[in-house]
Amino acid sequence: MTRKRIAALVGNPNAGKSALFNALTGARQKIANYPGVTVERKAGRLTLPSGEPLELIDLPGSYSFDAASPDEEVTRKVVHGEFEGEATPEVIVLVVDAANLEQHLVFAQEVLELGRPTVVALNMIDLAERDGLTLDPAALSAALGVPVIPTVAVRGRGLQELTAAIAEAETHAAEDAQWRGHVTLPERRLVAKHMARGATLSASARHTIENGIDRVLLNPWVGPVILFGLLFVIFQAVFAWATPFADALDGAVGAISGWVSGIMPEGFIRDFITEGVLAGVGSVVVFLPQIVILFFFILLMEASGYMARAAFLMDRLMAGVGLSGKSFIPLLSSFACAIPGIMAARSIPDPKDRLTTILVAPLMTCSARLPVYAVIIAAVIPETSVGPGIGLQGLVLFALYLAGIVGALVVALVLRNTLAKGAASGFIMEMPRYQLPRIKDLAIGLWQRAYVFLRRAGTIIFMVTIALWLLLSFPKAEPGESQLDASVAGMVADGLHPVLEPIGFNREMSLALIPAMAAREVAVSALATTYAVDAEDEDLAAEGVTDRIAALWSLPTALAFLAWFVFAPQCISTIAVARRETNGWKWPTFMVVYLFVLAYVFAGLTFWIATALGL
Ligand SMILES: Nc1nc2c(ncn2[C@@H]2O[C@H](COP(=O)(O)OP(=O)(O)OP(=O)(O)O)[C@@H](O)[C@H]2O)c(=O)[nH]1
Ligand SMILES: [Mg+2]
Repeated sequence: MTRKRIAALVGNPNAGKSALFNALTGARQKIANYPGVTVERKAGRLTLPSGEPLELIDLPGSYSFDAASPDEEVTRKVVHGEFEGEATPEVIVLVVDAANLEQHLVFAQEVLELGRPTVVALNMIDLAERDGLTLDPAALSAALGVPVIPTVAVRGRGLQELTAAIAEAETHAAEDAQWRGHVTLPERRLVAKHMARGATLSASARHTIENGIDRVLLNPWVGPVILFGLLFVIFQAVFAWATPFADALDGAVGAISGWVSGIMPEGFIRDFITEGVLAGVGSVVVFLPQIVILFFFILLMEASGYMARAAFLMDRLMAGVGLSGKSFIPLLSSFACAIPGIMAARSIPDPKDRLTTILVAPLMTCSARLPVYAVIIAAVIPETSVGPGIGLQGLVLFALYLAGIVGALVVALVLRNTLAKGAASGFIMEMPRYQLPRIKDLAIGLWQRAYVFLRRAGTIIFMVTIALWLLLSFPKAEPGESQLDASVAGMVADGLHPVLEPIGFNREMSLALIPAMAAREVAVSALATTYAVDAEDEDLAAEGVTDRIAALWSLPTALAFLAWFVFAPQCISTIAVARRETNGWKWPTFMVVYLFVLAYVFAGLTFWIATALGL
C-alpha cells in the first residue's frame, strides 16, 4: 500500500483557503472576512477522481516564508517538511485572491520557487467580477508555469476542476518546476505587477461604493461613534430580543419540572431530576437565546469585513496602552471565548505584544459570563427604561462589558511599562472587501455556537452541577435544620465564606465559585441547585433562581458578585491554553494571581461603595 498523498493550501491571509478546504473536504473550519483567522494546521480528506484519498492541509495565511509571527511559522514549517510528525506535502495548492491579484502574486512567486508540483486556485472570481475585473486564467497560467483554476470557494465553483488539477499535478512534478523567479522584494513586486496586468483582460473602476462606506466608517470622528453605537445596540438586543424566547424556555423548564413532580413519587430520583437537572442545568440552558443573539452580531461583523475596520479604528487607542490594532481581533474574539482569543494572538509578530494580549484576553467578557451577568441583572436591576429604546438592564450589561475592556487596557498599559516592556509596534492590516454575509454561513455559524453551548450544558455543566447536587443533598438535614447547613457542600462553603465575607459575599455565592472554575456558567446552575435543594417547601422550590436571588441578595452583594466575575479567572481551560501558548507555567500563574487580586479588590470596592451609598 502506498502512503496517502498530502496537499497543502498555501497563500496570503484571507484568500479563501479555509473556505476551499471546507468545500473540498466537508470540514467546518472557521472562515471569516479578516486576515489571520486560521492559526493552526488542520488536515482533512479529499477523494481524487481516481477514488484515491488525499490528505488536504489547511494552513494559516502568510505573506512570506520569512515567518514573522507564530502562525506564519507553522505554514513555513509544514511547507518545508519541518513540522513535527508530518511529511512534506507533495502538492501545493496556492490560493490567490483574483480581486487582489497583484498583492497575492508576491508571495506566490516565493511559493513557486520551491519547485514543487503546484496548482493555483484563482479564488474569489465573483468578487473580481463585482469589482469590474475580467481575468485571463490561461495567461496567468502561462506566466506562472503551473495550472490556474478559477474558483469561487463559497459557492463551490471550480472545485471539480481544482481536484482534477491536484490529481494531475502529482504526476507532472518535473514539468512544473520550471519557474525561476526574482529574489528581492522590490523585484517580486514588479514582477507581480506585470503578471497581474498581463492576466487582466479588462478593468472598469467600481470601487466607489466601498471607498464611500470606508470614508464614513473609518472617519476618525464618526467611525468610533458608529462602533460604540453598534456595540451598544448589541447589548440592548441581547436583553430586549431574547426576553420572549428566554421566558418561553424558562416556562417550559418550569412546566417540565412541575410535570415530573406530579407523576413521580417523592424521593431521590425525583429530587435529582427537579433540583439537579432541571433547576441546575435548566437555569443555564434558558440563556441560549442570549448567546445566539450575541453571536449573530459577532458573526455579522466577522463576515461583512467590519471587524478589520474596527481593529483599524481601535489602533490609536490600543497604541495608547502599548499594543496595536493587531491585538484588537484576538481581544474581540475573546467576547466569544478567551481560548480562541488567546490562540488568535499567534498572528501577532512581536513576542511581548503577543504575551500582553494573552494575559489580558481573559478580561474580555466571554460568552460564558453572559448567563451569570444576565441572571443577576434580571434579579436585581429593574426592567425600566432610561431613555427612548434604552433599557436599564441592557445598559448595565454594556457597562460590565466596558469594565472588562477598560480593565484590559489598563492592565496592558501597566504590563507594557513593566514586565512586557516595549514600544508599540506599527499596525499594518489590509482591509478586506465588504461582503454581504451569506445566510447559509450565518445559519451554520449560529448553529455551531448553539451546539457548543448546549454541549457544554449537557456535559461539563451537567456533571459539575450533579456533583454539587450530591454534595448538597447529603447528609440529610434533621427536621428544623437547613439542608445547606447539614450538607458536605455547606461545610465547604463555611470554610471559604470567611475569606469572601468582607467583600459582601454570602455563603451560597462562595460555594458557587468553586464549581464555577470548571465553567463560568456553573455559577448559575450551582446557585439554582443550592436554592432548589435548600427550599423548605414546594412553593419555594418552584421559584426560579432569579426570584430567589431577588428575594435574598442585597443590591451591594449582587453588584459585588458581578464585579467579581468581570475580573476573576474562573475557567481552567483558559489557564491551560495560556500555558500551552506561552510554553510554561510562569505566565499563566501570574495571570491567575493578578486576576484574582483584581477580582477581590474590585468586588470589595463595589460592595463597600454601594453599601456606603445606601443602595
Ligand atoms: N465572494 C467570495 N467570498 C469568498 C470566497 N472564498 C472565500 N470567501 C470569503 O472570504 C473570507 C475569507 O475566507 P477564509 O477561507 O477565511 O480565508 P483564509 O485564506 O482561510 O484566511 P486566513 O485563515 O486568515 O489565512 C470569508 O469571509 C469567506 O466567506 C469566494 O470565492 N468568493
Ligand atoms: Mg483560514
